[in-house]
Amino acid sequence: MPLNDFAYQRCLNHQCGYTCGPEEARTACPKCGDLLDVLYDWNRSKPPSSLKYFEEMWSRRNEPLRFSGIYRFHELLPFAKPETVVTVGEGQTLLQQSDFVGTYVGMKPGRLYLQYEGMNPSGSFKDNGMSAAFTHAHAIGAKRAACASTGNTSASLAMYCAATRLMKAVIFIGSGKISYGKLSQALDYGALTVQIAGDFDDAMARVQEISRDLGIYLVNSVNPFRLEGQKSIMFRVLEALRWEVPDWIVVPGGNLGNSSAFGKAFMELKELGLIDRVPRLAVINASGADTLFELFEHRGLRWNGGRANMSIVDHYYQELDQLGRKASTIASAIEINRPVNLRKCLRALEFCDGVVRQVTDQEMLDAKAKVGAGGFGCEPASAASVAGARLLRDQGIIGSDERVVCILTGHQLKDPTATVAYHTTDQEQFNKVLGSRGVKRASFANRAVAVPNDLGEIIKAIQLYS
Ligand SMILES: Cc1ncc(COP(=O)(O)O)c(C=O)c1O
Repeated sequence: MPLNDFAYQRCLNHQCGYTCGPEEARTACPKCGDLLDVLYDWNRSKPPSSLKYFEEMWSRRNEPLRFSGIYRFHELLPFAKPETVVTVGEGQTLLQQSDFVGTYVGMKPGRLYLQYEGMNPSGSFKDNGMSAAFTHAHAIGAKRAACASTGNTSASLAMYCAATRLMKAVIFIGSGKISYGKLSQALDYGALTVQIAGDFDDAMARVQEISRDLGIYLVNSVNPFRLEGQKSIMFRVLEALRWEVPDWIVVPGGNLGNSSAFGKAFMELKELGLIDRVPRLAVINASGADTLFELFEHRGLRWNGGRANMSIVDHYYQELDQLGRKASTIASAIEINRPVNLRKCLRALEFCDGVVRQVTDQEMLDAKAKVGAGGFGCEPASAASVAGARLLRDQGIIGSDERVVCILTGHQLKDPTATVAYHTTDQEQFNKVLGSRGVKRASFANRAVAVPNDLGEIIKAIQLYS
């Protein structure tokens, strides 16, 4: 059996109490419909007694298991036997200090860090979770895997299928809702791409039905194994900070897989006595897709030790339907109104004394331009973390000398249309791509200089502008 029998799955709703073995492929509890968690009998799995143990694993990264930035921390997500994990070398990402971006956010020097997940093989943080879900899918003999996607999940799934030849990818996307960078990846990697006349929420609903009916393995983040891989983002942050816990983790919120995984990582590290305090968590929505913000900050929805009042959520979704309000933001990766991991995220917010904020497309694009000018580069959704940190700084919630980690979830080249429209001199192009989203100006645009094909004129322009 490729899976460890000290791993098991349990319903998030403790009153339900459903548990099953690691070999089950379920995206919801069959008894009550809640989400499932992957848990471990830590007494049997024997995790290390100090995080310093992982320093040796870094030095052994030429070995097949430790060559992955996820399985380097295998002991903290030990659902599969080491020799069975599927890896393409994902998770070799770095935490980097940026005083340039820190100044924009309002931090003192040395206090702002960017966790640059765009450096994953498919260009986004998704590879962390995909490697884990893929390992699980392969362990239980799946031959086809599916997802609904705003682009990055599909790019990641398609890449694992193409690189390993272990499964075929079937991906569902909403029409006109995916950036070219991401769509081009899925097509190039050879995934069967199904474009649905609808948005991400529609595609998500359909892919769940289809996976059930056709017995296809579902890799969206309702799959609890995905979140096991995504915990490793926090392990790498801690590793880079020499195992010191930062004050804040700031992360964009879409389907809320990352925030949920981060909370679970810290819950487990605390339970194992590997850390003695936890960071605060800030989840940042786009203002055009702000379900979590609305529910948490305005309507008082809380995890409340597992007794969250979900009728608040049902009521809110009914309102959205009545108003015909669809998610709408330039940050297509987080253009989601019905986040599937909502309950797990509430748990994370409670454990990490979290806050939720929303930022406009204008704020995201300006923050994105600063991230780019600082030498990193990210897609619009990722910049929500930097824009959100800035807002929390302005509100005095983040202190200027606290240590803040913003997660850059996806690479700059994922959405060149938004970037070029921001920096363009062509007003028509700006209006078409960004003006229609309520973006009024490109505060930090770096405009190309148009010159005649004449040596003297070119030299004049360089002297004028440089
Ligand atoms: C670049 C990027 N940022 C953020 C998110 C949102 O992450 P989550 O669904 O974990 O909240 C996504 C999800 O697709 C993404 O692709």
